[in-house]
Amino acid sequence: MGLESSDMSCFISDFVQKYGGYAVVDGGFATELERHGANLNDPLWSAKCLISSPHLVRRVHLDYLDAGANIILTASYQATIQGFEAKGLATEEAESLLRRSVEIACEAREIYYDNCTKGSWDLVENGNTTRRPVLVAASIGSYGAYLADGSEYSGDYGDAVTLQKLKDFHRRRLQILAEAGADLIAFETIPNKLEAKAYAELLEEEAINIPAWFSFNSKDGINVVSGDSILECASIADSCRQVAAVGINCTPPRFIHGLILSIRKVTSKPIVIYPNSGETYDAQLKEWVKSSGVSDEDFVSYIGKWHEAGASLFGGCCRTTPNTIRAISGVLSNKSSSPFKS
Ligand code: MET
Ligand SMILES: [Zn+2]
Repeated sequence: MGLESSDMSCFISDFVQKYGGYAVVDGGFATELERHGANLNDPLWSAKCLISSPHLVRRVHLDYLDAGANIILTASYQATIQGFEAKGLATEEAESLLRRSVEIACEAREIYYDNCTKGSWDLVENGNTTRRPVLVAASIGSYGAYLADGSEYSGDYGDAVTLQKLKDFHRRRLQILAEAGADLIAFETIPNKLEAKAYAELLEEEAINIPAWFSFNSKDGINVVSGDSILECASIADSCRQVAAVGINCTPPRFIHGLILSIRKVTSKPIVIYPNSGETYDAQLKEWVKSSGVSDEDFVSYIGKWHEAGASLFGGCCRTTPNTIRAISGVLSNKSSSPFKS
């Protein structure tokens, strides 16, 4: 079941408005899978668990729901038909794993709803206690994420990668995920303008009938990682009628405030923010360098400022955990009853 186009662009702003002026996104998915013992040193990264340990994927969704997330992202970030085929899977098997990523998130949501006791419901509406509903966002990582060579943090695909090539790469996965029962598509860690353009054109050409968000990453707080202007990137998202929110993920917390102000200059769509812990990723060593990370307390101390600057959806990306999300959720629910102040 799809939405009319006017409903699509307002889908997230309506949701946020209805449920207290904010929404809580989940945290680092791969990080939490690893904490449960998964070995993700693989070109498929977190998507490897869709093959080897779907129960763990469900567990991680539940961990984030229990922590207060009300938008959960599927394990499909690095799940691509091309990547699964490289592992020897047939095309049909690859496609069914993509669908499975959405089904598992929906199953976790059902389990969570079933387990909810009245006492844990946290929103009062018309005098009745209701719970904040959960949305399932089907994650789509960049072409660079599929390459697994660090180019999702450089945004440099070389001249051979054209708009057409990116569209062809993403087309089938987008079609499948859009029809698998998710509430929205989360295009994450978009490293350059070309890929944003490819997504916008695909949403239009394929007449995708669920809304999407575009989330970029930055390593200087001024531009997206490729050096392309955040203003131009966010403008592409703003012009696309199916895009219901624009934002930043997998970027150090210290860069976020300025990026929100820039995005606000070119769009009035809701802004989604889910930074990483501030640690940096060493693509050669394939590990995170701890030095510059922030504690959960420090991370959460930014939330008020980000909200004031115009963001309304908050979560975490790599190296954040259910504890980070629990802290974010706590701070937001305390503040939602009074005018929001930092
Ligand atoms: C490299 S960014 C990864 C985003 C994805 N949603 C995850 O948390 O695993
Ligand atoms: Zn990340």
